[in-house]
Amino acid sequence: MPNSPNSHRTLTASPEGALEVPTLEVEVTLEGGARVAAPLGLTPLVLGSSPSCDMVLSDARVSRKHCEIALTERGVMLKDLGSKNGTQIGDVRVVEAQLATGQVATLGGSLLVVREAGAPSILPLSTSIRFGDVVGTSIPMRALFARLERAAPTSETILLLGESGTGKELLARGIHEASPRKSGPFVVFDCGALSPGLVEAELFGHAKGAFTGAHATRAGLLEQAEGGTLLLDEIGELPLDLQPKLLRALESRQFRRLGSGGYKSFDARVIAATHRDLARRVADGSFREDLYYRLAVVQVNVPPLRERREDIPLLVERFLAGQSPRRTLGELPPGALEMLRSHHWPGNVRELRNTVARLVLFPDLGEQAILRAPAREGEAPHSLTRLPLREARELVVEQFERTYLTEQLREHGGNVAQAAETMGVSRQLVYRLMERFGLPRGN
Ligand SMILES: Nc1ncnc2c1ncn2[C@@H]1O[C@H](COP(=O)(O)OP(=O)(O)OP(=O)(O)O)[C@@H](O)[C@H]1O
Repeated sequence: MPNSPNSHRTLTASPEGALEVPTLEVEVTLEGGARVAAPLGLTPLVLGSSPSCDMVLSDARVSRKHCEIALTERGVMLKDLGSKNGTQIGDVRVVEAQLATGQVATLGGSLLVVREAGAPSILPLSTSIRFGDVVGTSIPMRALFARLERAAPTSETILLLGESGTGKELLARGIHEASPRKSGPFVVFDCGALSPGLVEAELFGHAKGAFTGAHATRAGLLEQAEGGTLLLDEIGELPLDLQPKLLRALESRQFRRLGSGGYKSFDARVIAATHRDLARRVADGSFREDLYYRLAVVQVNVPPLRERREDIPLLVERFLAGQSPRRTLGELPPGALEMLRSHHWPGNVRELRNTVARLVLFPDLGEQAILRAPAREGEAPHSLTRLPLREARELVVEQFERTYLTEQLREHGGNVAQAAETMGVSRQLVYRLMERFGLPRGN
């Protein structure tokens, strides 16, 4: 497609609920003449000199996280991320500005341009802003809902990928509820929560005497999910030696209890979820490629909350409405919504939900609520009765887990393997909890 210079390319939704997405490419010419290019889709790209950026620019005058470029309903938006030397369009230093295709922006000594790289594609969008209990108004979430609306009623395996707290488990529940299996059980298995030796028996069950302590025959979770849905959460943690067994079970719809001779049929739909980059695990040999392709018949990427800030007001409204008594956006302390909108949300929607609960309990905490300040002593148990049970329970559990984990790690001098052993859980779970509570690794 010819490049019409300086034209604005936007995301445009048709009344029928489809979105026309232009095919764009970001090209950066570095000072020495070398070029770096990347496609610009619905996910914003962060550019900078840090290896964690989506486009890594080796330019001494480019900051570690220099700027972000995003395709939006307003056009292609270029946003400076507080860089030292600034982002310019022409001679103007910009904080956030629209960038037309063909227009040149300067970052340090590098020149950035967005070009059209092909014909636009059509992306179906859901006309609904919810799927099960998951809500979202943003384009990526409505595109995700549209895909799940089509996939849910089938028996296909679905792979949900996304950071912790993005709503994968809630989506899996929504898929189950929107399927013909909704009257059957919905069973969740966290593949990373048990030590590797116990996973097989938990998943496939065991015969009497299969191992020391197996006093009776026991059905595994695959059987318990009969007629319903089994969510294999944190599938990236499934021990390598079990992966062929799961693959065989999924392909033949049969499995064998540990220590038993015969195969049994099962009828459960399997959904898998992980916060890991599973393709990278395949590449480094820690996840089997054949199992990956078997699970990823339908693969859905759940975007992190910071990439869909448009969802924040609706989510906050929903979490406030769930309080007792019911609250509304207008009751938040002044400036709170803006503060919530601009936070980075490493813990995603889970963190937002807990923050809203803290803001309601302790309105004077302000920014402290976002900084995950633990509730002040003596105040919590009494005030918690103002929250719905589920949220009150999660806040208490979170506080307990954080204290418990900190104490265990302290007792074992920061040795994760030893702490995990005493806690009776896998090392991966300890690492995940450390990540969730912002506890630094290696101390
Ligand atoms: N889009 C959403 N709408 C409403 N609530 C949400 C949404 N996404 C997440 N939540 C809330 O956040 C909580 C955490 O979500 P969930 O457990 O589904 O995340 P997850 O991606 O499975 O996390 P993990 O990988 O840590 O298991 C949910 O219990 C729910 O309260």
